[in-house]
Amino acid sequence: MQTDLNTFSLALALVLVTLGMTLVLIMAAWHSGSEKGLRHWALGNLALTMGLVLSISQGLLHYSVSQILAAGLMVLGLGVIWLGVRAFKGLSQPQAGPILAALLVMLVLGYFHYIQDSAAARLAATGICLGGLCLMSARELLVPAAAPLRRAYWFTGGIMLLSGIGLLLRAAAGFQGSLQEAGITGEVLQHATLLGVMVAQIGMAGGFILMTHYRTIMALQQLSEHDALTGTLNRRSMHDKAQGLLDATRQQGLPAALIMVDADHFKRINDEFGHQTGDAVLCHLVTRIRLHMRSNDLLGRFGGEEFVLLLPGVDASDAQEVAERIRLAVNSHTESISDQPVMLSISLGVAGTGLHGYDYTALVSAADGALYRAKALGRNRVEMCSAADSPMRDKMALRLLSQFRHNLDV
Ligand SMILES: Nc1nc2c(ncn2[C@@H]2O[C@H](COP(=O)(O)OP(=O)(O)OP(=O)(O)O)[C@@H](O)[C@H]2O)c(=O)[nH]1
Repeated sequence: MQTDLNTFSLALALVLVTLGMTLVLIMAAWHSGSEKGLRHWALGNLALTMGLVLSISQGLLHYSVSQILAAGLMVLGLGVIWLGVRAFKGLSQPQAGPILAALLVMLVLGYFHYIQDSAAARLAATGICLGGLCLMSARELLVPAAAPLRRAYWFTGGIMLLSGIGLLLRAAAGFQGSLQEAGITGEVLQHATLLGVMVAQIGMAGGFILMTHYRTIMALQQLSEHDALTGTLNRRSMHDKAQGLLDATRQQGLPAALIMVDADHFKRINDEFGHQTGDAVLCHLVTRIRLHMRSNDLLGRFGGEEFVLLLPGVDASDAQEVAERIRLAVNSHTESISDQPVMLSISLGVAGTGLHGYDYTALVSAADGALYRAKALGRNRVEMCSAADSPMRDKMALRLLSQFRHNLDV
């Protein structure tokens, strides 16, 4: 089998592609901040590039440099890339692993060149080491992960898997001499390897950048949708997600209920124990609420110490029971929060779609009215919004009554 391709041109193209990808990874790593992995990938690719440069200088440099050191550098590069994948996933990184693998492959190549000359054994040793490292990275990436990161994981993992299989097949075929039997010359094999590695190099570097990109998007999304202190949905994203969930619930012909939760006398907690303890109390409150939530319920922070909980598929009277359980869970005893003995109680207002429809704003308004009533009637209680309750109508009067009682308390 003959090809019109020129080995040196292909090798040069591969070196340039690898160098280009390395520069892209270095630039990406430059501003990666706390993002783990990119630096390893840039460094690993740099070692790969150096190894490739040495290996295409065969004939110009001594064998020990153009073949043995080159293979060592390539193994080191793929090893560091594997470390990068583990760093990206937050796993431990056995730093010595790639160095030991590189030393091992150099020793084996030296043995099969200087002591027992076998080209097939050298090909097999390099292929097994490089292919094995590709498969190790693939193993870390071809795992379940949150979307959209999963797509980038599987893309990069797929490239690594194919590269690993290709390198191992190359090693095995060379070792058994089956390439010659199939009429595949060393030159054709080299061309195929160079082209394959070029495609793999572009895919691998692109995949790593895609992984970082998707993770950044996910982090930004998390920041824009969630309250930084408590991790609950922020007011805007709660509105959007809750309305979507309410629409879906209506289409399924199911009821839904909404609970407004407000910490009692929270200002006093802040005043008595300090703002930091106040923050810890809010996180504690959210943890308690979450214990009574199902996976498809939504929890959002409505304001300072006010939270909103949406329960799809639950009617108002069942939601009242849930609210009561949450109240008791919070109010059961004095908690040691940030080493401070804090006595916390909450007031809750409940509204259901049965009376107030599937509009999120209307439900919030109704539950808020019930919550105001709970505050006005002495706090630490659950109030239901009934049909007779026009939540907003009496709000001012309730606010005044609440303020009056509040003033009497202090
Ligand atoms: N620590 C802390 N305090 C907050 C935060 N957001 C709001 N607050 C405080 O929460 C307090 C709310 O006070 P009020 O609205 O008077 O409510 P309250 O003292 O709980 O009284 P009632 O609701 O009537 O029982 C204010 O002092 C705010 O400064 C926060 O993120 N962290």
